[in-house]
Amino acid sequence: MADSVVAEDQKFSLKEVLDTFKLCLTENKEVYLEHYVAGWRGLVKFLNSLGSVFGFISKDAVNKIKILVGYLEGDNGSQYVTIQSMMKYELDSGLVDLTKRGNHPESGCRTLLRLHRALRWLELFLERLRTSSEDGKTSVMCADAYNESLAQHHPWVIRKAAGMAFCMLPGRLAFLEVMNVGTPEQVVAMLGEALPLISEVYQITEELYAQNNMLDLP
Ligand SMILES: CCCCCCCC/C=C\CCCCCCCC(=O)N[C@@H](COP(=O)(O)O)[C@H](O)/C=C/CCCCCCCCCCCCC
Repeated sequence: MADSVVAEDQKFSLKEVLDTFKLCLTENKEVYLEHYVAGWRGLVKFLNSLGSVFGFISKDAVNKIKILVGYLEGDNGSQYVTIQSMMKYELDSGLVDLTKRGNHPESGCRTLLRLHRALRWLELFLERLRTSSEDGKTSVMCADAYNESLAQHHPWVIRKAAGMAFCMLPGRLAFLEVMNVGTPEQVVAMLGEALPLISEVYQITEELYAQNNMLDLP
């Protein structure tokens, strides 16, 4: 995928993603949009290294990253420093379609909500990967995590396509190798470090959307 948002020749590094999620939270537990988006960029690098069968997923994630980067770098970028400030700004300015799609089909809030839901999938998947046995199947872990999270927000055709793509995932050992950390034991240890961070960012964001009745933005 040739795209400036996620350069193809860059190698995925789990450490890099971990570092990015470490930077996500402010002292007051607000979530920096810049680092949140950077975390997704890193993850998309990983997805791209798995081959073109995942292209439709990567493309959707990149589109959403681009929308958010557009806001961050736009005239009102200062309103988009944290997810909290973005929500306040967009809600106060009437920039969010709350019940049906209308004038703001690409608001920051609805775009980020899609990535936020995917972050729950990631958390569930990585926890399965971390605790799996040597012969655990990544395709099953991925499908189970998907069915428990994102699938409920996707129509049949997307669920079907995603299910087919999951079958093409490499085995557990090859999968752990692509993370560029070291031995499987080292990867597992790093996942143990990354998961609480991902989980905290997810929980804070989930509460924000819930408080603002925005968990079902169209
Ligand atoms: C720590 C490293 C190991 C794991 C690395 C995982 C890398 C994953 C990278 C990216 C994940 C992609 C995130 C996809 C976001 C999907 C957002 C979404 O739900 N979009 C749908 C709704 O959008 P709107 O139409 O409302 O704008 C859209 O319809 C979706 C289209 C594409 C299909 C999405 C399927 C998602 C499957 C979950 C990811 C599987 C990745 C497997 C690789 C291990």
